[in-house]
Amino acid sequence: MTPVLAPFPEMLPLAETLAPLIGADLAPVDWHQFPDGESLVTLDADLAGRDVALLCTLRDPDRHALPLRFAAETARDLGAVSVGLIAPYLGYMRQDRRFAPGQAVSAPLFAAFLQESFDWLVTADPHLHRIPSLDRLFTIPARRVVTAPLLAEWIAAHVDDPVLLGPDSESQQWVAGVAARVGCPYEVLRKHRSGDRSVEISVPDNPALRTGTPVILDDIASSGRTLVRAIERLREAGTRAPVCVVIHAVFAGKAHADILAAGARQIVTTNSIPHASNAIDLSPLIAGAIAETAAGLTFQQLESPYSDQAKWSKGSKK
Ligand SMILES: O=P(O)(O)OC[C@H]1O[C@@H](O)[C@H](O)[C@@H]1O
Repeated sequence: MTPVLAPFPEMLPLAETLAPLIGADLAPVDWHQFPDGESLVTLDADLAGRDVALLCTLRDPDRHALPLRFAAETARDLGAVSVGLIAPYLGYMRQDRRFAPGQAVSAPLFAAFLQESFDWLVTADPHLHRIPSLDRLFTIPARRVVTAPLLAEWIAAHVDDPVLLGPDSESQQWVAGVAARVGCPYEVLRKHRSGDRSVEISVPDNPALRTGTPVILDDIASSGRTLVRAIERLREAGTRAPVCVVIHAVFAGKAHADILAAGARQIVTTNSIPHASNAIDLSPLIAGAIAETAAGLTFQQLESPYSDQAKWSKGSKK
């Protein structure tokens, strides 16, 4: 039977590109929010005997998580034989340890919450800086889409004389990898965060920055403070206006406007979270990852366009 792709409302544009790539019928989730804050989700499609993938990006996870679980359990209740989750942005991954006494370690708690309702998961570059891979968090098959090849393609095609900049030491390996693909120099900035919106950045002296175009690469722009501070320091150092390439366009509050006001020449993001800055389409990579992660189900088997994707975990839910 034809599998079903069921996107939450804001993910409909990505779903329309993705559905033909994975050979699925589209069945959008209707999400009604009552005045008292409760949700009613509706899956008005024949799901009996079918493999179902829900598509929901998990920015603002507190708001999305419960309706998402309701939708997954409803799909099963309506006869779906399997229910997978495509969450191009997976929230809560940054709280992966107890940074102060008594804090919740939210990343494994959120993973445990999700996998109670899903048979497999596909996400894009989760913020796993201290947890080595998704299989430390999930026992269901869970695959990470690696966006680096697409970021490199975009930079090579759109930026003259790029010099890639990672915002902090944690980004070293990742930025080095993208720079190697582009064939350009890179540098890693020094960052100190003392609060949600308190970030200080310093820029090492690098001769390439005197002539090239700085391209700040970051996985997430949330408050935007990291990018704002980096841009301010670069402009003080007399560089060209920087380009910002970000995977996940979280952009809390007026973060996007703040980054532009600080002097960014351009901000581009992937479509893991819908935003006007989306310029890099992840659907071919997501399709390849679904075909591999949901192997054995009816999602069309596709060749992933990139063969160097990170290893993925296998497990069994049932
Ligand atoms: O500075 P904001 O935008 O709030 O947060 C995003 C930054 O915080 C880090 O965890 C991310 O990797 C990124 O560098």
